[in-house]
Amino acid sequence: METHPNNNNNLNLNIDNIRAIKVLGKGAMGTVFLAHDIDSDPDGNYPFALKVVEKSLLKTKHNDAERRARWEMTVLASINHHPFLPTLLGSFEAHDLLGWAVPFCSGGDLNVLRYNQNDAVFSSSAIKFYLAEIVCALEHLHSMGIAYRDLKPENVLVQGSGHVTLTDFDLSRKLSIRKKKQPAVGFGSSDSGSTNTFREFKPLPPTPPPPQRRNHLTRILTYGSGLDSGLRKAKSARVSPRRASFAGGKRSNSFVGTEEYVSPEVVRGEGHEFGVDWWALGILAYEMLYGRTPFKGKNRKETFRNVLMVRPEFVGQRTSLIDLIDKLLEKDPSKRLGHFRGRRRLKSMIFLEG
Ligand SMILES: Nc1ncnc2c1ncn2[C@@H]1O[C@H](COP(=O)(O)OP(=O)(O)OP(=O)(O)O)[C@@H](O)[C@H]1O
Repeated sequence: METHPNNNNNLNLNIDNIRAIKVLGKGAMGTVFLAHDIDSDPDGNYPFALKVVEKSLLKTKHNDAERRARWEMTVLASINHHPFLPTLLGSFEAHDLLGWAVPFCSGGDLNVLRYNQNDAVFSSSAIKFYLAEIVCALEHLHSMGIAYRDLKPENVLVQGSGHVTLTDFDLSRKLSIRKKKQPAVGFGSSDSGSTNTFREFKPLPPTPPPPQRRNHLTRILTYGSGLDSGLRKAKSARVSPRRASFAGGKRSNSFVGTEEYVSPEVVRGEGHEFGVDWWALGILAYEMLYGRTPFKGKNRKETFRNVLMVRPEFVGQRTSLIDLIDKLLEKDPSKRLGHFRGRRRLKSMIFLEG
């Protein structure tokens, strides 16, 4: 996508100037529009993806929903131009809505893309290409102290250029990586009982809610307008966050993620760290290779049992990719590929072997 020449990070968007072109998708938290700014871009040559959440709906969903939406914006605002992570182009807050703009990814997501392949699976070289880019994105988030915690094909968007962009940061979590005693902060600060301080994070400029009146976006969300393609995010029941005891510091004990992607340490409620993302990367790679996830059971209980007890089944000849997936799906997070210095090994397995 071409970026508007005047776009800087953290622009305050004027809600009255935004025009929605179509609905790109709907998630649990909000609606994502393809939109443009009629003032700076009257012809819509530089459209962007605009995520809009209705505050009233947030309140009915989950106590933490509004904080999660704001946390997502905070994370986006903190990402300083990375090729495989979204840049926050601007944000707004109205009395009823909260919204933010990120670059539009015209290639769909990895789940949709997979279904468009022969037999709904990718070639090994395509998988390695996507894994390499996702590893770069995860490494960057981890270097910021953020565990992503929601890696799955639906959250890997494809840019017009074919490169990936991770999306959906509301379940992500800031983990303290250096000072062990510092409590974890993030949307899940309720887990820690601490106040959010987002120290390394650039706080978003507060935007006073304008007086109550209906704007273009509110009208669309309330009455519909033919822009809605009826799209709703496919599959993947999310496991809702539930409280667990807080271990403090660098591990997070909240129980989050998407059933088939949840790691053994999360199922056990032992507390987890960045390794959950490497586990999820293994599941994602497995799904791209075989067209199914490795531990899916008849129900959640069976899935979790499989996650804890069952070794993944690898059909066919042992290849370097299968070896890589096997090492990512190591149940013990301290032995999992990607753990601490193992990250170099992970990268060399992906980058150097073709
Ligand atoms: N930058 C983008 N470019 C194109 N489409 C996008 C973009 N961001 C989001 N979408 C579309 O909107 C859908 C919903 O977005 P997103 O996952 O951010 O919403 P959500 O409400 O957080 O979802 P969830 O149910 O996972 O919480 C995505 O699956 C995707 O189809």
